[in-house]
Amino acid sequence: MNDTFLKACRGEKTDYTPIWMMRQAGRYLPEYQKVRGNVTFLELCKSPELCVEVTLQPIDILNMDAAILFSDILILMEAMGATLEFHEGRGPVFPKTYRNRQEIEKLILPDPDEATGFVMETIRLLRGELKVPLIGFAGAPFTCATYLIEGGSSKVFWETKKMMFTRPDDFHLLMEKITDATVLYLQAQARAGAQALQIFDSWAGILAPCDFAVFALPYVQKIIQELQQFDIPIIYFANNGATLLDLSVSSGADVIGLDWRINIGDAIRRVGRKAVQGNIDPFALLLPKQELKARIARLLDDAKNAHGHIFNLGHGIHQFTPPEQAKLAVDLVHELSSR
Ligand SMILES: Cc1c2[nH]c(c1CCC(=O)O)Cc1[nH]c(c(CCC(=O)O)c1C)Cc1[nH]c(c(CCC(=O)O)c1C)Cc1[nH]c(c(C)c1CCC(=O)O)C2
Repeated sequence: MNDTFLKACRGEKTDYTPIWMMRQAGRYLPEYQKVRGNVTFLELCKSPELCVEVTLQPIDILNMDAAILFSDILILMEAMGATLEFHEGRGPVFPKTYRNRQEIEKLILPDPDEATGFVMETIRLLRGELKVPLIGFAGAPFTCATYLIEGGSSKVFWETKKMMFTRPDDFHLLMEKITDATVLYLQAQARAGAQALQIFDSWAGILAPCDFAVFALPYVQKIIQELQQFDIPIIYFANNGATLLDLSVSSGADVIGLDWRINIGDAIRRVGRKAVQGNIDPFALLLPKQELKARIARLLDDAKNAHGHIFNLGHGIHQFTPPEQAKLAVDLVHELSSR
């Protein structure tokens, strides 16, 4: 059993710096494309055997130090009663949006073992196969809310901010509902065998710190509080979150995920005695070997005073990344950090 990742999460000394990559199971791997060729994305998410297969791919092919459950943050929104579709080339779509009290009140609090039993089954099956730790996950309530309010991905988040600023009570009700469902969902993942849990806040960075503190952070804090009983590391990743770093530290997470826009050494000085995860620019994987090596060496050096460092990308791996380059990065991190 390789528990290097879990040790780094707890701030313990490790023989080398562990690495995994956000969205490490996915379209950049021909092996994933092959599985995905026969089913839709949602069918894939609901087939435990196939989820196990694609979760294991980056571990076997790229030698990652942690596995992340194959699923999607929006699966829970569907379980709450929202209609979820994935459109080729456009990403997630919610044809029915949640913008007023009447609509929000229709969302249900699902029993995670019933409504998302396929996720829990995937976790149980994976634990029988894996020799590295398994990370479970959910979206942060703010990020999930943007999808329900906008009806999919957005660039300006007009409807989200309109609701926040003109009908804050409705907005808070939606956040409470997602938070309650997320607590049960992550607790069920921990019971099924997840050894760490990551909360993805992909859109937190669109908020001013004062609004993040009121409309997003308290719900992340609530979720993390309700997970303390399981005694497993919690990772909070606020994308584009450099300006929210001090607030993110107060989330209560054990590990702070960093996007690439901040120098990791500066971030480490600000987070104090907490582990950090990150943070090479996903596109830097395209660098020629010597330059990639130099950049990884510099990042490892900048992170040398961390109270635990898990190497990762600053956001998900891009679908057109050559797998050989991802493999090169994994090998370089292992080689350059060996102590
Ligand atoms: C915002 C968000 C979503 N999903 C997720 C986030 C947070 C992380 C982030 O900011 O990227 C999280 C996610 N989505 C997926 C995983 C699997 C585990 C992993 O390997 O990290 C995880 C952890 C699979 C996926 N989720 C999706 C795919 C591609 C689906 C396909 O095979 O066509 C995968 C492998 C689809 C998805 N799902 C989502 C979007 C916006 C899209 C479309 C964009 C895209 O195509 O990359 C919602």
